[in-house]
Amino acid sequence: MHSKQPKNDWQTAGMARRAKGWLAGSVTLGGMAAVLFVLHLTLLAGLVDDLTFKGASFAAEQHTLLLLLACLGGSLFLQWLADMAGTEAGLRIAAHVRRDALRHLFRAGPVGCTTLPAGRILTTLTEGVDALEPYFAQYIPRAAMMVVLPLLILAMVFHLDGWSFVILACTGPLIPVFMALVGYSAQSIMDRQWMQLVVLGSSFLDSLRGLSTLRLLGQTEASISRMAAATNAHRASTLSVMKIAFLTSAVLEFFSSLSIALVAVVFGARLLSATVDFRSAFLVLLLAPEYFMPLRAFSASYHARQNATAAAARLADLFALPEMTQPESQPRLTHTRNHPIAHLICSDLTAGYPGQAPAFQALSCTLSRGSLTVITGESGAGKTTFLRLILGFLQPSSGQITACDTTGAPLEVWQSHTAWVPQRPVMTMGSIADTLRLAKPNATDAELHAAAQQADALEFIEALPQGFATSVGERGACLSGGQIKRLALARALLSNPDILCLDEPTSDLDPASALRVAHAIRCCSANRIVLVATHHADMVALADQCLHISDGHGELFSAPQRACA
Ligand SMILES: Nc1ncnc2c1ncn2[C@@H]1O[C@H](COP(=O)(O)OP(=O)(O)OP(=O)(O)O)[C@@H](O)[C@H]1O
Repeated sequence: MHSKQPKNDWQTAGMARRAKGWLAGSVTLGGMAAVLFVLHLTLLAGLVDDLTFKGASFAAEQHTLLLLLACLGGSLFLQWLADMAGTEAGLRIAAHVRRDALRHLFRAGPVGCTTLPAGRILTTLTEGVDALEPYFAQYIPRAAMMVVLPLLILAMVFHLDGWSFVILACTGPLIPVFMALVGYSAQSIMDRQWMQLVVLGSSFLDSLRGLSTLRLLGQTEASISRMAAATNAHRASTLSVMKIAFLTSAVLEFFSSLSIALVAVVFGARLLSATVDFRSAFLVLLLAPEYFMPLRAFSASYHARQNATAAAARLADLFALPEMTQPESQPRLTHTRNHPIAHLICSDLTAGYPGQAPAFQALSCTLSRGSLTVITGESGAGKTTFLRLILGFLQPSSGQITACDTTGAPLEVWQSHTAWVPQRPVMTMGSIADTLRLAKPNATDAELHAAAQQADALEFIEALPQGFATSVGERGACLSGGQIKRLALARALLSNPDILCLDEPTSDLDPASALRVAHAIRCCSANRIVLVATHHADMVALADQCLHISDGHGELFSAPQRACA
């Protein structure tokens, strides 16, 4: 029950490996663009010198001019390609990380995911992954360019003039040193800003989910005040980050302007005393701002590195969620329907949650096709935990579950033939048909009708103004509790599962609706194994057998009315 990814794979270096070709392309193209740019400056210095001081005619310099324009055009074009490759790398890495994170969340399943707040998972997958994009698209190529271009220019200046070389070589390294110092102190502010963003996201999510509860409890004003406080805290820390960013660029501007001015003054004095030629002086003055340009660009994207580091730490938390489900979910309904699941044999099952005593121990029972089994027990006895084992959302700490087909042969792949109706079924935005087709995307209209009929949902669906095309609203807002439960049952039945698990399908329903749902469940247990966790007496009365869980032990009774009522 651990992540298969190496631990450092969710550090930025590990992620970079996923688009290393594009990153290498961006850096190489950027380097070539820099070389062409320096070449164009060299040609420009020579051209101006020849035309101004050497008396050369414009016609004689035509070739140099064309070459200069070609170098400039080539440099701009290569830089554009480098930016495109960097952006592609950033987008690809973000897409890879988002996909892998979702896969990991599916492997962690509903049980593993409960250890991280939903708002935090959401913020990590949205803002967190978005923060990776500028890091790979801008920061990495600029960091590489910060080494390549200044070294190239330094080598040229060394060749042209010793004094200028000394000035640039002394002031240049001050910038990365200063950046490292600023970065060190800024990281804690960035972390704080990230945490405040998570708090803000979680508060929004909680308020939206609990809108009616907050209103009923008269807490709307208090909730608005809490949101305002969280927004203010986030605003204040964002401003602190901005202050650091402005301070950094101001200091960089100061250092670079100072050293360019120094170079200019030194050259000016030596030009006056005729101890240096114009071509070299002009070229060094053209090169000096370019020497600082990559350092400035690097500093402008430095906050991208800090954002990405903070996001990588949050992603590492997400990837550290324990894997509770089967390593790979099997494709649904792949085995031949000639031999459906006939028996589910649970032998000595012990299960629970990390850091807690087992919910139950050594639970054994056999569940057969065509039977409706209710799981009863006090609240917290372990009914849902048992269903989670059957569904593969949780692995038993000992014991095993074996599925056999009608010939008595054990089946390797069987959990993909299960369907589940949770305590609070989730309806997605879209029509009733859309939400039903989640279970079987290519289901025909006739299949939708049949499933709805089986779940006793057809009557109310057809009574709606637009029938199956009616929009259910987010989380089934336009439907009653009983209608949502029957729709969720219809959705589960659409995939024609061999095993159907239902968790409290009649809870929160009025007696008439609860009875209708219970009868619908009874009717669909004819050719499958149906398991229902319930406290509802009518549901128990309709069952063939009852698995009663109490004090960590489970016992199967075949006369539910007497044993469990
Ligand atoms: N995700 C979880 N993480 C940690 N502990 C959990 C988790 N889910 C349930 N538990 C604990 O496991 C025990 C069994 O819970 P379970 O949900 O299986 O009970 P239940 O019989 O279905 O209860 P109810 O009838 O109230 O739904 C309880 O003590 C519960 O607190």
